Amino acid sequence: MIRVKICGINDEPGLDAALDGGADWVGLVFFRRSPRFLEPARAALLARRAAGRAAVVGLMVSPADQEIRDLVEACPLDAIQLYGRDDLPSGAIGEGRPVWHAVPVAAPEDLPESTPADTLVVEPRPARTATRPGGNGTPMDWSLLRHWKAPVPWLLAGGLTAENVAGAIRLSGATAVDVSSGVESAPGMKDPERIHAFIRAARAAVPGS
Ligand SMILES: O=C(O)c1ccccc1N[C@@H]1O[C@H](COP(=O)(O)O)[C@@H](O)[C@H]1O
Repeated sequence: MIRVKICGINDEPGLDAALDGGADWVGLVFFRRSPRFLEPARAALLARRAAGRAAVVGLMVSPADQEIRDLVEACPLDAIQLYGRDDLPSGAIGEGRPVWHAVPVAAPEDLPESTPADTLVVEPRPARTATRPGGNGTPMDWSLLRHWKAPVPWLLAGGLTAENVAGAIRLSGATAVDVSSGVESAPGMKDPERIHAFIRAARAAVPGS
């Protein structure tokens, strides 16, 4: 069974494509320097539209605890996906919501054996010149993950597309995948056709999904 997250949703057509396609999670980005950035009030409209159909994950980069509290008050989120925050404390930081931690990976040593997070999002380590820690559309060496004993459930992210997701699943052993750039026609422009194609390809990679 493959689970799918469509991240960086920022309009209704993209959201509806993810929901109609049967995505398990949709992601909303609260990082100002991202082309997918949403103000919390706008995000709340999308989150309410998704309610009961897919879980909504809010993505933040190095937020202070108070920023997380403010966001979950303004926008109904089911989980928080954090970048940075290597001081991640156990429990409470997500105001009761599951915390997903993004792990940048360039070598097998980067794969954690333990974590206080509820879920890990495994992504390629961004280039030094990257302007954001994720959402860059670059893939990693998926075979690095093949023998990893993950301490909690995890998603594979980074540079996935409808064309490469089956191979990524096969090589990495992932049971959940996360995509943003690969279902866009331009940075920040979600493409409903590509969203449908991605979900179909991910599900087809594992019979019965
Ligand atoms: O999407 C962004 O702009 C973003 C900004 C800051 C941190 C992470 C971001 N995106 C997440 O990165 C992964 C992989 O994305 P991609 O498929 O390579 O574009 C995914 O979780 C995105 O939501």
